[in-house]
Amino acid sequence: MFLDYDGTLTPIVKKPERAFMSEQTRNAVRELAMTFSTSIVTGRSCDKAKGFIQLDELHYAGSHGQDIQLNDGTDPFQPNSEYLPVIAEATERLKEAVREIKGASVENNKFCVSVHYREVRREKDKDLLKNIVMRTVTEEFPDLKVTNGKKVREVRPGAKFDKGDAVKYLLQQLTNKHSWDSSRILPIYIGDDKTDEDAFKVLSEEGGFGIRVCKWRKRTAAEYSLKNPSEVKEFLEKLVRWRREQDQV
Ligand SMILES: O=P(O)(O)OC[C@H]1O[C@H](O[C@H]2O[C@H](CO)[C@@H](O)[C@H](O)[C@H]2O)[C@H](O)[C@@H](O)[C@@H]1O
Repeated sequence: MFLDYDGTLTPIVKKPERAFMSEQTRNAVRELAMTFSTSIVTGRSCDKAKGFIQLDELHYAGSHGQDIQLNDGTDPFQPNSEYLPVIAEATERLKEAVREIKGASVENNKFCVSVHYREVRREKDKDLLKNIVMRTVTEEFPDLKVTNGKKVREVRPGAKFDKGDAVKYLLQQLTNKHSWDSSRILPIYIGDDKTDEDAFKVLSEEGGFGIRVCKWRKRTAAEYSLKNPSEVKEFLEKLVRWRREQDQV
């Protein structure tokens, strides 16, 4: 199982630092991880995701998959580690560049930077922020790129490594480690945002399926949908119940 965090396990809230997961969802994810191998694939840094989720049973792929930490304590896989200094520099530069925009905030996620505008009220300030981010990255940090999320601009390494690549890597590592028969694996990925689409595409190629969390129909590579994090929690609980019933047969 592969699970995104924000908007999937927790509802979207105004302040990123307050995206806490409910105790019920934590229990559901704990039970899930005891039943199926479970990984979190998130835009947050691994440290932040672990801080919110607080479950050691999980594997974590933070910073949009660029920091992969298995639950066995082996060294993390960080394919874009050479970008760390430039990301740190870009974080400081972007903080300075959007300082005057009321409601803007900049979040360092180790291998990427999120520039948030959810709390920016005026449309012209939102446009200003988007332009500043694009201009700063293009002119001052040509090795980085900008992608869009939910009321956020994500500044990431230019080299390609996305959530889809992270899912491929995790599937390969876990299959080898547990000597799984790959024809008997059914990978499932649940996510709510554009960056999750890279993972949905990989899931189809790998014989699994994606579930997009969205209130209304969206153009997506996912085969199925759930309406909100509360439906996600129910789905995870049902999956665990189903597996346990199968084991009793
Ligand atoms: O891959 P994810 O786990 O979905 O992370 C994507 C980004 O999520 C967070 O931002 C989003 O959620 C915030 C809290 O609900 C919300 O305030 C913000 O507007 C959303 O864009 C997180 O703060 C980012 O760093 C992640 O990249």
